[in-house]
Amino acid sequence: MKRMLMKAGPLFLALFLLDVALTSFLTWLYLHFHPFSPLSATWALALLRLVSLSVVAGKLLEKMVPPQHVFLHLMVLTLTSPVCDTIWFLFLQEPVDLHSGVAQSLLPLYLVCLLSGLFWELLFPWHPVRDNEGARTEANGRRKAREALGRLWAYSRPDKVPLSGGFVFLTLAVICEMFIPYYTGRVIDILGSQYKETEFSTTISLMALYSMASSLSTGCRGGLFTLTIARLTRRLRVLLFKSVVQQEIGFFESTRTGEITSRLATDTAQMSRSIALNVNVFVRSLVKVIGVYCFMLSLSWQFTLLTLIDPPVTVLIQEIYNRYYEGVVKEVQDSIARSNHVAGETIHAIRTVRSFATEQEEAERYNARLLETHQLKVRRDVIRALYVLVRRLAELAMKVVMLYYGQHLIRTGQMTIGNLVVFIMYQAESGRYIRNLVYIYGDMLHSMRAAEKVFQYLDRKPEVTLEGVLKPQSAKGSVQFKNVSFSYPTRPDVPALKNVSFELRPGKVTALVGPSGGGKTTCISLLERFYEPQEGEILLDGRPLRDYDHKYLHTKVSLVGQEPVLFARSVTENVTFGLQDYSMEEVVRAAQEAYADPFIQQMEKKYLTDVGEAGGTLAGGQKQRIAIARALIRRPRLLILDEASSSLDIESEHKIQETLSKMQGLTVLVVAHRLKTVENADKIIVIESGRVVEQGDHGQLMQKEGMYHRLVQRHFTQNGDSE
Ligand SMILES: Nc1ncnc2c1ncn2[C@@H]1O[C@H](COP(=O)(O)OP(=O)(O)OP(=O)(O)O)[C@@H](O)[C@H]1O
Repeated sequence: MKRMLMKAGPLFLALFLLDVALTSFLTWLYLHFHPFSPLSATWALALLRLVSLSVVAGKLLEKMVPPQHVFLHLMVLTLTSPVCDTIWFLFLQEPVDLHSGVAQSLLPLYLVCLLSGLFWELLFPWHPVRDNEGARTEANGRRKAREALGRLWAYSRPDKVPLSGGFVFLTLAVICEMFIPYYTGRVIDILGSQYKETEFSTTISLMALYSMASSLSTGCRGGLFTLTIARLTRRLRVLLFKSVVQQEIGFFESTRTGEITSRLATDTAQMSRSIALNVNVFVRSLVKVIGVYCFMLSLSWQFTLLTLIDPPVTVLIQEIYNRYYEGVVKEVQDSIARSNHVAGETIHAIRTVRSFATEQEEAERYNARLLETHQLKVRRDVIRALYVLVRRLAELAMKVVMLYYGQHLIRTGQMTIGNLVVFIMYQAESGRYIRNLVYIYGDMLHSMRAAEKVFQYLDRKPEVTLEGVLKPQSAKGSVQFKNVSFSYPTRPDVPALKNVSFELRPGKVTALVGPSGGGKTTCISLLERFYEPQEGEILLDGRPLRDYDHKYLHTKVSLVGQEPVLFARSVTENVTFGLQDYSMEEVVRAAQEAYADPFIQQMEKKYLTDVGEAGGTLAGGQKQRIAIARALIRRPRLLILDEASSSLDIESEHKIQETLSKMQGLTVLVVAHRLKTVENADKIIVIESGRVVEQGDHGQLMQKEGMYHRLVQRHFTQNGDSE
């Protein structure tokens, strides 16, 4: 502030002296020549001062105060006097007196402006460069919000009938509502003057009629808008969900689940609400403000002019409040999300928490988050309370001014008591609706930001497309990796596979082995088309994988992953996951092949037993067997087993291997740490640090005494006699 005073003080003083000189000179000119009436002269003087001071002050204070603030202050400095003179002249018929001492009366005005300028600088320091950037971002945001609103209208098109109906009822309700204060005033006047029975009953009947029509229309409007919101939300959610599940796996790795679900649940609801609710409140408030001012003008134009002081004050208070309130509300929401995240994380990892006995620490962590939320909520409530206080004080001040002027009009016979009551009622309403207009504009922009986020997901084109169409009658199951290089989207600089080439021959079992982190699972992810290699190609029966139809490919190529994921559904539903046509015989046969039938038969409801959340009621080996059955029921040509037997006992593994070896022409790709499984494979491919380092059968690779030989040696040393 000191810096500001040092810099702006002398310039402000210079401006004041210039204004005093200018005002004295112009007043002297007027008093000598009297070219027009005193009222016109005070306006001419004010406008001349405004123009000349704007030019000078604009240059002097360019880099210190925002230009709009300079102009606002100059308007106060120059126009206060003519506005007051005009009000006194129009309403109280007091003559305007332009005298030579006008220039001296500028000092208090300048002091007020200086103090208010310092106050604003203290609260919201201004930085010219940042402000320009901020304004550009803001303008950009507004443009985007308008575009989003246009798109949202397009999505609402299927609901145009209920939506238009809603707007018709909305307009009807508002118009009818506006007549109610008018008839209230009429009743007061009838009761206050000579009472006429018929006039009184007509007025009361009309008032009742308008009230009923307004209530009925309000009900219909609410119903139609709620219906539209519900339908639009559902439509948007389905579209968004469809788009999200089409995205490549890399998208889910770089985007948090919470973010996706929040867009699905919160943002879609908020954006559909914005169309029906915000536009509804916006239109209602706009019609109301226009209507109310028409009524007020018809009652007394002077009084209406007086009430025009209110809108700028209301808008200013509301704007300041919105800015602070929105910011803190967002902080509260983020803080609640963080608290929920802490609680969710702890509950999700309850076994780890229990085994490390960190219950108390977790509770404290949660408490710290809740405390932060609480403090933010207190801040939010204080802002709200201050706003209500200031708003009420402004309303009170306005009422006092109106009553003061109203009694003057009543005493001079220019207005009836009823009309004054009507006026005060309309004025209160106009304030409420102006506030709504300002609030809704902000809220609409805010909702459109939610819409923008949703549109981002809706418009996102998956990097791995699912547009292949190839569906040959029969597939042989031969696979070729040709010079494949790949790095994960989350770590683009670290290659996971480097120039990898190998072949899986139809009907043969191939094993991928190698040290941990070598790239085995990555090969499988590429075969499943979770990712697209950056270089090279993967061919199935001589055609690139991306040419195949998505559903077809995943029927012919079946994967049993390291940690099979089951759904909280019945055994049958888990086995037949994604299949439309199947018979119970097929389900049982697949379960038998996967050696799952014996334990399923022991369960209370057999194939109808619910396996619980993520298959939680089953043992690891049982889950793996159901997952193998899920792969086998599709009769695939290529079966990928990624550590799929890691939780199986020797007997189950043996039985499954036996079944697989009986399946004619089935190509099998196994990733296994148990070298017994690998030993019998027709071909073994050794991958280390993303490169194929050896290929051949067990005997050949043992003879070579290379990487595979070392792995086998290490394995037997570690496991002793157990294998
Ligand atoms: N989703 C991922 N995002 C980024 N990097 C990954 C991802 N998955 C694996 N990697 C990295 O890619 C490399 C190869 O990993 P990969 O899982 O293919 O090895 P692996 O041979 O299957 O290992 P393991 O036998 O332990 O399962 C490793 O360096 C690993 O850190």
